Amino acid sequence: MKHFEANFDGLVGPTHNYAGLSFGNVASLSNAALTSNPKAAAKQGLQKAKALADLGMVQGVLAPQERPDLYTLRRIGFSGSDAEVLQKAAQQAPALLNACCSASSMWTANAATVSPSADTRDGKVHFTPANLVDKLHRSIEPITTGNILQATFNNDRYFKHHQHLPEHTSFGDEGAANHTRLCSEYGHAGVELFVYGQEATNPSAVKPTKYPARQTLEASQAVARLHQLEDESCVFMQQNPDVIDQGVFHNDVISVGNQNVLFYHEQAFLNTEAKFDEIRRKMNTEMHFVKVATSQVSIDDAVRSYLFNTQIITLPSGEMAIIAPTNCQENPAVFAYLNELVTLGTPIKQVRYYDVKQSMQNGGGPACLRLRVAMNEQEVAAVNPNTIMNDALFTRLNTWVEKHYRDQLTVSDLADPQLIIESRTALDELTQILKLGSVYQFQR
Ligand SMILES: N=C(N)NCCC[C@H](NC(=O)CCC(=O)O)C(=O)O
Repeated sequence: MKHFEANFDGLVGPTHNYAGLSFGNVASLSNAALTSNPKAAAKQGLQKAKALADLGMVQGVLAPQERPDLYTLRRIGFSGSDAEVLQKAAQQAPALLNACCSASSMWTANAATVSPSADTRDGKVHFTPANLVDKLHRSIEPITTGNILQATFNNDRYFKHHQHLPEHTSFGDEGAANHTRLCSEYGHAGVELFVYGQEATNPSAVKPTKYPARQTLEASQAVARLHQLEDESCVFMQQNPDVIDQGVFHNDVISVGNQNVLFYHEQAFLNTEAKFDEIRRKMNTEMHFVKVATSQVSIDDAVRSYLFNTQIITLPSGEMAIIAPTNCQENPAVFAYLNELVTLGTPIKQVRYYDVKQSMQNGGGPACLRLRVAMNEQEVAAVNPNTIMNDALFTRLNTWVEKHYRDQLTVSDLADPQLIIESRTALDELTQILKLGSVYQFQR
């Protein structure tokens, strides 16, 4: 049977804005208060997704979330009509209003952790939405994320959906951003590499001192248990706390894997050699560890350019390509490195650049914008077909964006009562386009 690695990209929501909400994420903080362009952001994302579909990849889309999140604002005591809730929150607690308006669900690498059927004991594809407890604005995502995943992968015979982990920092979980599956072929059993930032229940374990470690070992282990993975097919590896303190807030900002390739910065991990030996032992195929040295690319350049937040994909020809943000072309050290990389005799033979700057300015590169789901052809056929990218869906979604999205949004616009009306109108229409049913609270 054929097998694929599908990418499901998050559609950028109508409230995409720069409010500087993510402490530890350098781009989010340094671009706080810029004026955003939600329409351009959504179109950039669609272009990237369509480009991958045109390369012959299985490409889907995941719906964004309803924002402003008036349910959370009401839950914390703001009352009255929608307009009154927004106005009171803007006056009394603007930071909380901002947290309820982020379009952060676009970064679907943080939507969930996914284990393909080849790895799981019951032979189903398992999904656990990430609880994202480290950031207030992201902690309000998992319930709706679960609804959207269930409406997209809506067949119990092939797909198993779990509840997100308990909402406590001991179980801080950021989903696939800290999870890489290594394998020979997508349909063969692989090794699932879980990268965590700290051990929550071991007070003497090393951890970052400046910025938070968003993923805990305890969360990664819980996901591996839920997904019915064998110990022999899991590796748990700690991220280097020093690089978290330099702005590497997720592992996918410092390493990325595909099949038997792990592309990583030499400072990415702790205990690197011993852990790589464990990976080699657990894999039944040769591994290519493609190391980037600090002398080639500094951590600062990696964080600015998102060299490692690239997607490595296997094209239908069997060749691997890197999908990079145009920011990598603009950074001389990184551009020189990528030009050299394709000549080094590794499986990576091409680099393709896409402009996703609207997302990059909030710290989200090409790899943040997608959730990987490896599936065989029966499983692909069981996915909600209306979410799969093709010429017709691309045209329809661009028209939908053109109709509903603003081309400018500032933080002071977030209290505009018209914005929630626009957002709900857009999302209601989107659920009809993607045939998702009622996934949003305002539809229930
Ligand atoms: N690396 C991966 N997989 N994802 C990137 C997520 C970026 C996101 N930015 C934000 O949430 C910024 C929102 C704002 O500031 O308004 C975050 O920090 O969680």
